[in-house]
This record gives sequence, structure tokens and C-alpha cells, in this order.
Amino acid sequence: MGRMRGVHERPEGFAYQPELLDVDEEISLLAALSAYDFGEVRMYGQIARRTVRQFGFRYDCGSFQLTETEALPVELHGVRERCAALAGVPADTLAQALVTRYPPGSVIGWHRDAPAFGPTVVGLSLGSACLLRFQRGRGPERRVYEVELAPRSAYVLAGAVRTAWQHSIPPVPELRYSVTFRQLRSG
Ligand SMILES: O=C(O)CCC(=O)C(=O)O
Ligand SMILES: [Fe+2]
Repeated sequence: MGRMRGVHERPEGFAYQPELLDVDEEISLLAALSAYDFGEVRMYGQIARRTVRQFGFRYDCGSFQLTETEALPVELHGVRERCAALAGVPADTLAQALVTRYPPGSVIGWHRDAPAFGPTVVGLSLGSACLLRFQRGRGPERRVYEVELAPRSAYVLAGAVRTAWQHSIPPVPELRYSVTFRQLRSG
């Protein structure tokens, strides 16, 4: 748990799956992703170093609205099937795919995923390994957890880890890509 302060607790609703893809699949997927056009992420007026590409639906973090956008490209169809199977949800409920490109040293700060999205988030890691950190509560009540996300691994955020915990990724050592799939909140 390195430098994280607090009481160590594995968050309910977190699942981790190494080797969702094999090495050859990762190589061909990285070749496809690296050819995408990525756009900037602006959070509270700050431009992040990581960049993103959204498929299915585009989330606007200013208006908190989702609007339909270009369909999931064919190279991500099989990945979505496997991520859906891991999470135990139908693949077609994973209506949004967010591809994030993390240059060396880039991060994602503490957050919960937007409530505009449904209860299950599934992520796939490619390229550099990184840490995924979790926190809940403050002061003596603070609970923390940390896992290494290996390349080709996938993880699920559902239940309490989705709603009650925050997560973040400290500086990635090398170039990393993630593909995260989200559901639309129903009703
Ligand atoms: O890159 C990742 O695996 C996680 C990114 C994340 O937390 C997010 O996009 O909400
Ligand atoms: Fe997130």
C-alpha cells in the first residue's frame, strides 16, 4: 500500500482480471488506438495531460449531458464482449466507450464516475502498468486500497466502489491506454 494513509480495505464491487487480452491482441489493438484522433480533457478550466476519444455517447462534463456520437469501431467489438462477460452485463448495455491516452507522467485525479452513467464501469489497460487507487471517508475514517493494473488486464467498478469510493491513477511510468465502458443510467 506504499504511501497511502488510512485503513486498508478492499472495496466491495471491485473485480480485477489479468490477461483479458493476449500479447498479440494487445499489439494489434494498440496499433489501432494509436492512430485515433484524441481530444483534450478540460476539468474546471484546467487542461489535463491525458487525452480522450469517446464512442457511442459523448459526455460533456460542463453540462453533465450525454449525446449520441459515432458508433463503436469494429476493433473494439470483441473487447466490449469480453468486458461485458467479466462484469456480468449484456454487451449492448455498455453504450459508451472512452479511450484514454496517458503520456508518461500523466494522471487522473480523485473522482467518482459521473452519475449520468449506469451502475457498472469496466476498464481495460494497455501499454504501461499503473496503479489504481481507491479512497473513502476522511480522517480516522479514511479507507484506502491500491492495485497494480497490468497491461492487458481489466477491472470492474460496480456496487460501493462505483458509488461510495473515489479512484485515481498516479503518474503512469510509460505510455498507457485504457478503454473504459459505461452504461447509460436508466430512468
Ligand atoms: O484509465 C483508467 O483505467 C481509469 C480512468 C477513469 O477512472 C475514468 O475515465 O473515469
Ligand atoms: Fe473513473
